[in-house]
Amino acid sequence: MKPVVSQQSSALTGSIRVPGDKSISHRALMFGAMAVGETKVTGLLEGEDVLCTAAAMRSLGASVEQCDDGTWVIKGRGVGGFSEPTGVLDMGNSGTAARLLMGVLATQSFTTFMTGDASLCSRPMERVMKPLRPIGVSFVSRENGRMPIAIQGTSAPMPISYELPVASAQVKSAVMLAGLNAPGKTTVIEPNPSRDHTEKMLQHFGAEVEVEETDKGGRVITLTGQPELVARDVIVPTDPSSAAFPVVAALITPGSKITVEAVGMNPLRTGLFATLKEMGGKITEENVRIDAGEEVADLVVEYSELTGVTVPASRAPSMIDEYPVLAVAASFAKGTTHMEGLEELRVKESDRLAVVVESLKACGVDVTEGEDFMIVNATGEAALGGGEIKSRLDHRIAMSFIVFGLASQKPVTIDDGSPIDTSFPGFIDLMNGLGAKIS
Ligand SMILES: O=C(O)C1=C[C@@H](OP(=O)(O)O)[C@@H](O)[C@H](O)C1
Ligand SMILES: C=C(OP(=O)(O)O)C(=O)O
Repeated sequence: MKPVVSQQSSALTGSIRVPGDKSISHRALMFGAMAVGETKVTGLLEGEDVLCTAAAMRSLGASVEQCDDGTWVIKGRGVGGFSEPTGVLDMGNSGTAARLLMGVLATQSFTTFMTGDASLCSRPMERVMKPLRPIGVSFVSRENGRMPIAIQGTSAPMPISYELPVASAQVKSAVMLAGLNAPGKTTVIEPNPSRDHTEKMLQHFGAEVEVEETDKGGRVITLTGQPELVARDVIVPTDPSSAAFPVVAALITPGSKITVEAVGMNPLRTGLFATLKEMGGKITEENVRIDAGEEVADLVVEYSELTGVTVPASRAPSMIDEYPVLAVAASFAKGTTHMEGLEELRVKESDRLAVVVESLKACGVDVTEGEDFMIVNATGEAALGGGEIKSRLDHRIAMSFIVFGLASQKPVTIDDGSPIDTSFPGFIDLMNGLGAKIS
C-alpha cells in the first residue's frame, strides 16, 4: 500500500508529455509476436499492464527485448506459431491483455492457463468465451466465467460472424485475433463503434481488414484469415486516457495553463475532450498532425469556469475510461452534469460507477447513482474534498481523486497509489513538475 495525499495547489504551468498509449502498446507487442521478422516499437508504455503482455509473449516463445535507446524489439513466431507455455500466464490487472490473448490462444493447438490479480479475477470473461467457442476452442473457468481459466485451443478453427452485444473493443479484438488463424472471413458487427486500434494495426502488419459503415452508424469489420503478418515498425502515440488527468487538473485549478504535447487524438478516443469543451473548457488543439497513422495534437489547456452538461450514452465508447475524471470535473462545474449509458463502468478494474459515487460523496459532492447513469450537481465553487479514498486496485480511481484534491478546499487522501503504475508510471512526479502538491 502506497498512501498518497493531494492538496490544493497554486496554478499548474508548464509543458509535459504523457506516456505511450496502453491499448496500442498491448497490440504492438502481440501483433509483433505474431508477425514474421523483427518489429521495432518506439514510445511503448512501460506500465505494469503492458509488461504483463510482454512477459506473456516471451512465455509463448516470441523474443521481446528492450534496447538501450528505449526501443523494444520483437522477433515474432508467425500467426499460428506460438509454443505451449510451461507456467501459468499472469495478466496482472489488465483486462485488455487477458481478453485479447484469449482470442490469440483460441487457435493455438495447446492448453494455456491464465490468471490475474484480485481485480482481474473478478471481471467477466464470458463475453469473450461466448463468441470464441464456435471457433472450436474450449474453456474451463471459475464460476460465472471468472479467471483463472484454462484455454484449450483448437487446431481446426472455424471463421465466425459475430454481432457485439456490448460496445467493447476487447471483445471485437479477441474475435478478430482468433479469426487471424482461421481460414476464410471472420466478421464482427459493432452497433456503436469502439476504438479501432486492432483494425488499423492489423492492416499496418499486412492483414486484409475491411471496414464498412452501416446506415445506423455501426461498423462491419471483415478480416481475411491466415495472412502472413509481416514485421513493421510501430510508433506508439501518447495516451489520451492518461492526458485526461493533467487536462482536467488544469481546467479546475485556478490560474493554470499547461501544454500536453503529442496527445493521441484518434476520434474514437476523444469523447472526453469534446465533453470538456462543451462544458466551457478552454482546450486548444495545436500542431495537429498524423504520426505513424494515428492523429496527434498538442493540447493547450487553461483554467476554465465549467458548466454542467448532459453526456449522451452514444458517446460512452469514445470516453469509456474517462468517466471517473469527468465526474471530478463535473464536481467543480456550475450546474448539473448528467452522464448516461454507463453500465460498462461496473465491470472495469472496480465497479467504477459505485466507487466514483462513494468517493465523490466522501468529498462532499452532491451525486446520484442510477443503474447506468450518474448525476453530479455542483455550484462552480471549489468542492469540499477531505475524503479518504480507497483506490481498490483501480489506477483511474487513484488518479482521478488525486486530481480532485489539487483544487478542493481540503486535501484528499488515497489509501493506495500503487495501481497508477499499471498505466501511468511517473504520474505524481510529472504532476508535481507542473506545480501540483502531491505527496
Ligand atoms: O481494447 C482496448 O484496448 C480497451 C477497451 C476498453 O475496454 P472494453 O472493451 O471492455 O470496453 C477500455 O476500457 C480498455 O481500457 C482498453
Ligand atoms: C479498463 C481499463 O483497462 P483494462 O480493461 O485493460 O484493464 C482501463 O485502463 O481503464
